[in-house]
Amino acid sequence: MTTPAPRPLRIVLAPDSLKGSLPAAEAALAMSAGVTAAAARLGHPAPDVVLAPLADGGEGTLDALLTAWSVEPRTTACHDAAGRARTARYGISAPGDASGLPVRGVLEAAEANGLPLVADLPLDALTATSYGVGELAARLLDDGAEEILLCIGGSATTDGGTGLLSALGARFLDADGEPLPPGGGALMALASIDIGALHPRARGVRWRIAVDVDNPLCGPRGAAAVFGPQKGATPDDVAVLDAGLAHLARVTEDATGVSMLDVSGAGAAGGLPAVLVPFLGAEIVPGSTLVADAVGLSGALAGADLVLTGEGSLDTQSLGGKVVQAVVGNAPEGCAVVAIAGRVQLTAAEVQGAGLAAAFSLATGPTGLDELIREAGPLMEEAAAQVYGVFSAGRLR
Ligand SMILES: Nc1ncnc2c1ncn2[C@@H]1O[C@H](COP(=O)(O)OP(=O)(O)OP(=O)(O)O)[C@@H](O)[C@H]1O
Ligand SMILES: O=C(O)[C@H](O)CO
Repeated sequence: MTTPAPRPLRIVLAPDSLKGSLPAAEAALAMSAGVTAAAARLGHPAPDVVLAPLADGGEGTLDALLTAWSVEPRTTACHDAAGRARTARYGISAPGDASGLPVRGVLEAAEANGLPLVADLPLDALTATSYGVGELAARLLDDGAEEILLCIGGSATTDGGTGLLSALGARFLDADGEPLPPGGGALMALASIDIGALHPRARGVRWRIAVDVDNPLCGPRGAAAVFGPQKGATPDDVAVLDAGLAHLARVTEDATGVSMLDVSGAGAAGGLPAVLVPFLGAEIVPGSTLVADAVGLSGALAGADLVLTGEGSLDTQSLGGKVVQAVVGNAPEGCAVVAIAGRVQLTAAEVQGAGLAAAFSLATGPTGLDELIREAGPLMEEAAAQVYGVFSAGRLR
């Protein structure tokens, strides 16, 4: 009597990007090659593979949404966090298209204030500005966007969004009525905010901010303390930036009645939401949830046996509103979710507590980050093949 051939497994590949080494779409393709080759080696039928590369509101989100929403990509001139001229991408839907939806504009803040864009310079966390993000937003308003989705994260700035709002016409003034210099380092001198010359359409459109983290604006989990150091902030700079953001929140609350101090996600991208919510009525949405909805993740996951997700660094930040969490949250009952990451900095207890069956890192032996980054594609393929082997043997169920 022959053993019946196993049925093909339905495997969904839903990674985030591995920052600096693999875009999400390439990570998903490498996973696909790995599980398909493993199934062939084991004599199993080819798995039913679904590619669902994701993003979390930070880098890569624009690409995910341009595809999911069929929005037209455009480019425009703006400035990076250090004030250097550059060309950035954004997306806008065609006015009056058949969908009947409002004209929808999408921009990824990191196209202007992104950390990788200033990697060639000594970082200055105190003066880095989000002005360029405001230039992109102004362009969307000029182009006729009626709804703007601002995807934020992966930034070099900690200015509480003051640069952004300045580019839309607001003036952040000191006690002598002089405009503050750019950057979060000057915020303690803020005395008043003049929005008299705000872009005429700025308050007439619907703003949503897709955030990549759920951190608050200030304090030990705030924008400066957690993300300042990766933007070049020394411990003294962190203290200055944290105090400046808290002061900005007080001045803003006095002007608008809206407090941003306890708002989840207000600490994303150096506190960009801190002025956008009170002055423009922007709504904060978790980026990973938004992208998961836009690409139809829950539909893709229906009937899945196994989901592979992953990112560059699986750590405690991954559990604060990131892709991995969105995947676990959308996985159907009985479907195992396994993460493959460049590095895994969670304990087994944390991995299981997060709803993952297991988490594996790409490294196959002692080696340097450079090599891991260079070899990320083949290593991802190999790791996915290993996961397929263990899963199909029934050991991960
Ligand atoms: N191929 C790789 N091998 C080992 N580590 C990697 C690899 N690729 C990226 N990393 C590590 O992961 C880090 C980036 O992590 P990740 O891609 O999770 O982004 P992040 O900055 O944590 O933000 P986000 O979660 O928003 O994407 C890099 O700084 C690097 O240290
Ligand atoms: O830009 C940043 O500060 C981080 O990605 C968190 O949003």
